[in-house]
Amino acid sequence: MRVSVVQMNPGADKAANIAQAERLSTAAIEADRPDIVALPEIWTCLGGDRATKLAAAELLPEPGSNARGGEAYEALRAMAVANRIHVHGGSIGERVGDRLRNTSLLFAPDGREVARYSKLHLFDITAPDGTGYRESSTYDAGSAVVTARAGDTACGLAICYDVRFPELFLSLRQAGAELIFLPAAFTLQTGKDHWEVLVRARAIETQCWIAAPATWGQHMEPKGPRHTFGHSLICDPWGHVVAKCSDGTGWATARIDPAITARVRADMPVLEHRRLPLDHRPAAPTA
Ligand SMILES: O=C(O)CNC(=O)[C@H](CS)NC(=O)CCC(=O)C(=O)O
Repeated sequence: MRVSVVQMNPGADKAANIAQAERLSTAAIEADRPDIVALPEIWTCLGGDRATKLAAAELLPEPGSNARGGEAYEALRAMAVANRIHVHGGSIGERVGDRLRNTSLLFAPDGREVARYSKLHLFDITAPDGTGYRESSTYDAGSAVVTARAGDTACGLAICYDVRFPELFLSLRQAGAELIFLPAAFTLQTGKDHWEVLVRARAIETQCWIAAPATWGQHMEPKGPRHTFGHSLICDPWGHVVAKCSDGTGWATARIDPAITARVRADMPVLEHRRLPLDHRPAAPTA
């Protein structure tokens, strides 16, 4: 199975972002014939003020209802059907009342939505250059760990800042995941030091493939430009980077080979070697 990760430079104009996603995905599909195309985090609207983000967000159809969704939802579904491939739609703003969730969607080649995951860990931090981020002022966190099947491949879902929480990735592996999607809009400041190290670490310790499509470049925000790191990549279960995007928009493709997954897991059975439960809390040292 072949997976393409698409690297985008979205702005605040949702229609232009959808056109960009369609153009880059079509180019990737024509060049590399992937079975799955994956987009970055919040590719529908990066930058812009809160009202713009709210306006770009979409009400999602009831799961399993087959009702029509918003423009981005239907564009992703159409991309899957037209090309008879799976489409992992990175993430989009999901409207829930006057709040948002940062939500991933996976579509099957027949256009059925087969997975929906809302980002668990919200980016409320101060970057090394002093820039503050407060994702929780706009978004609510999800509450569920999500896996789904894409053809023969068991997939796990995570988003961006989630990459810093290994217990999520371990629970995806324990639920059977072989390939984990990690759409991102990593900041330039944190990305240059942490992005590739974190993605490779999660691949190595879970022995999963990780497909990590990211936004790249400058995005205009009300307080000034924001830069995201790009470097979209695909890791194999040994932690090798097997495909990677350069600067600019584009895509990268890799073949997901289940024989590699099986060999890595058989030769180094770390899951069987685990001694501590995921929620292990040791006692503090006493004097
Ligand atoms: O806010 C939006 O519209 C789209 N969402 C994002 O850009 C999110 C939340 S601000 N970005 C991250 O999680 C970056 C994580 C990161 O860079 C790190 O972990 O170092």
